[in-house]
Amino acid sequence: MRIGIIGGGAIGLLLSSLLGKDHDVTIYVRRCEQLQAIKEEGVSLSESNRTTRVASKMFGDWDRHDLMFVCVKQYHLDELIPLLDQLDFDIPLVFLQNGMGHLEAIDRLENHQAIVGVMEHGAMRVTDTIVNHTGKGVLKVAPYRASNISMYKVKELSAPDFPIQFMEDFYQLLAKKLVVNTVINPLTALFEVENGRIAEDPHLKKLAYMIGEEACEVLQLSFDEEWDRVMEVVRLTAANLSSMAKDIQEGRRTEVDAILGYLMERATKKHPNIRFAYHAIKAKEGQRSRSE
Ligand SMILES: NC(=O)C1=CN([C@@H]2O[C@H](COP(=O)(O)OP(=O)(O)OC[C@H]3O[C@@H](n4cnc5c(N)ncnc54)[C@H](OP(=O)(O)O)[C@@H]3O)[C@@H](O)[C@H]2O)C=CC1
Ligand SMILES: CC(C)(CO)C(=O)C(=O)O
Repeated sequence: MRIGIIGGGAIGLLLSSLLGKDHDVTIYVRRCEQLQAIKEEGVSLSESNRTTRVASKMFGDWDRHDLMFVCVKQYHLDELIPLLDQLDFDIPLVFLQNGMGHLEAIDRLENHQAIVGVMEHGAMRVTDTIVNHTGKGVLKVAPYRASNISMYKVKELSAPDFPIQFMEDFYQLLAKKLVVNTVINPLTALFEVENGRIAEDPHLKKLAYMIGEEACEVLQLSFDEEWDRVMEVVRLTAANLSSMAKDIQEGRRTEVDAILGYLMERATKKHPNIRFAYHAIKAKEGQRSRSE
């Protein structure tokens, strides 16, 4: 299959490496150095010696593909949407952003086939061509505005080293992941701890409970069910530093707007814990940029 991957970050490189073995993959990047590096070196996983040859092009210099994955952060989408709008409407676009802030951006592509996905893999970019596959998992996808033909194209990509699970309801898929990120990401970023501390420290666990309760109220999910899921993810990823904790540690912008910001916009009540966590993360982002 001819696959386009937009974004040469951790997830874009990981997908290129996993799918490039069996498919005709083109990765779209925004920097000439990365374009050149991928042309010369291909892409590879840091834990294996295998290099995968893929084509690379600049953002917007689109070829015709059967399917495209959008692997940029939610806050890059504003710039990308006008370029995506140039693509043929029948090319399915699979959006892999955390949170739910990207739905508003997808709505602006009203004629395109749109699928949303949750990557339950962990990935960290090591160089412009090498990625560390820190956690193996599944890709869960659901149609946002997509035909059976589009979903069928995604189904064809499922493979033993890249399993794909299909869900009917995009809202349930994204909302459940949003609760996990709302509870784990800000607390681990603020207290600079690995995910597992949330289960070990009774005070952090209490804070997690309070934020989780509010998130479920906003998203209209059953708190009892979601709390068990959150604690399961905490246990399964105990040794991980969450993506928000990593972003803060490395002085990068976080995805707090797509996660807590999204909930604040939808909250009908005050939900003080969500608001507190949102502003605390914003302050932490600012603190870092001021000290540079
Ligand atoms: N990493 C992970 O383990 C997981 C990530 N996700 C989600 O996947 C999405 C992508 O994450 P990830 O790959 O980790 O992110 P990265 O930060 O590693 O990569 C983002 C990519 O977007 C590019 N980009 C595009 N437009 C812009 C712009 N306007 N400004 C700056 N950069 C731009 C960056 O280019 P450049 O290289 O030039 O900076 C980079 O290649 C996120 O929404 C994340 O939440 C979900 C699950 C797991
Ligand atoms: C599941 C979790 C919390 C794993 O660290 C994650 O998605 C993230 O860090 O963004």
